[in-house]
Amino acid sequence: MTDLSLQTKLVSLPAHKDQHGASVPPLYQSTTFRQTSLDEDAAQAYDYTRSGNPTRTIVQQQVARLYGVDSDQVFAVSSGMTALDVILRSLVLNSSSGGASAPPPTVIAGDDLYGGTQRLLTFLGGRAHARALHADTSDFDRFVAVFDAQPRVDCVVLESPTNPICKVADLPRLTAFVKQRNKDCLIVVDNTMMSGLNANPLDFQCDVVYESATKYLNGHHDIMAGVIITRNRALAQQVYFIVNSTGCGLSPLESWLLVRGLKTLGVRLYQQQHNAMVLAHWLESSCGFRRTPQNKALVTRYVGLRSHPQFQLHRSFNRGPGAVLSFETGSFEHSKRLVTSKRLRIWAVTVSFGCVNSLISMPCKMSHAAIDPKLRKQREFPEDIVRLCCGIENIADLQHDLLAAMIDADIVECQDNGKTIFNKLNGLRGPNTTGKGALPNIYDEFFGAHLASTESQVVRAPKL
Ligand SMILES: Cc1ncc(COP(=O)(O)O)c(C=O)c1O
Ligand SMILES: N[C@@H](CCSC[C@H](N)C(=O)O)C(=O)O
Repeated sequence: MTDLSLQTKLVSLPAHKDQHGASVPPLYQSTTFRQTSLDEDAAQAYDYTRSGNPTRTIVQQQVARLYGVDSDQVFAVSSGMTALDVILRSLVLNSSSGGASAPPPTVIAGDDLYGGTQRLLTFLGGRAHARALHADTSDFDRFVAVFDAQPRVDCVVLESPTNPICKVADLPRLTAFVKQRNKDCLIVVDNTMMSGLNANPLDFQCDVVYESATKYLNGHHDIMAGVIITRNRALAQQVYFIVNSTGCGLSPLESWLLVRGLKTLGVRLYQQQHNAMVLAHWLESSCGFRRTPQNKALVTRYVGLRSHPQFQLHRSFNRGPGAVLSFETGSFEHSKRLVTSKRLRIWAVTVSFGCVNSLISMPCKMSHAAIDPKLRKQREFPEDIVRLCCGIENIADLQHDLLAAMIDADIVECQDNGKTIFNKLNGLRGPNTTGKGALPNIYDEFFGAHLASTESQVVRAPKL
């Protein structure tokens, strides 16, 4: 029998022991577990929730199924940043085992990272716990140049696509290069923007993946959580040691909610990506945020768009584009007026992404404010960039809401009795295709491809 699909595995939990046969595994909201023997050979699975808890075990089992590893290779922790902190602590632990005089480990990370990741790496660098360098990971040759200029690289932290610029790092090629240069270099991938449903970096030579489960995995913005997944058994033991020693394991209630969130990951992500595809095409073709010889800057950035310079590369190792997109207005003031417009009824001005609700933000003032403005400028991070994180609402409602706010912010106007949308900032126009009329092309492209891949998996019913 063929293996079950990921979506099915996430909905149907493995059998669990419960005296009443509860369909949903119970929440073990207990710190301690009674011990029936003091004999070491009869050690029980649980004694104290910092060390382990049955509800946390269930969520770890589910994430293990998502990534195709054993459940003792997965750790659920209190946030995405905690996940990275634990991984980096293991690196620092290993390097200090070389003695007090051992140099701090050298880490190469992207130069377009989530603001909190940048902050943590800068913090470690400032205390000489690690030497963090940055490279444009979407440019293979530049990355190689930075890597080869170091006497030794101990760790590489990768993220693709980046949040919110949507730059793609060629993860299979980069990981193969790094391992060929130094098989002991720890390769870490932040898979938050994709989730395990869209990409599994463990399939190429990455050592450890983490996700902010606060985002897609949970999907409802009611918990903070992180997950760490590795195939490397020695690293798994170290991670367990750090989680148990520091007490950063995910709490029982959060674990229980994450198990529930994971059940609907498949349908949520599907609808969120559908909305993002429609919206990105609409912003590009109808609202004038598209590349032309005259307009190279005010474009829609989304890895699901054919016009994205790395569209094919992204598709080559991911199963979907995710639901985060961005665009620039060319003016900080216009972007601010859009994001703060009173006409927004559905799009909430909120950080984070991966939630069932649609969110709009200005990263330079919100999620990426932790990056020094001088560094943002040096890295050409646009101050006027607007990020859209699509939820599961009706797509026509989302378009109408955004259009009303864009008109209110003086970015676009409707012309020809509403038939055309004119972009006042770059002079481009397109047909007003909000509502049902906007959908056919996208449906062909998106669902066409999806159905084709589903059909290729269809097998004959077994003879009973
Ligand atoms: C790409 C990415 N990685 C990691 C994190 C950190 O996750 P958390 O907020 O759960 O600590 C975030 C957002 O916060 C993020 O956007
Ligand atoms: N004030 C927070 C900002 C969190 S940003 C959350 C998320 N990663 C996003 O991209 O929106 C902080 O200082 O970390």
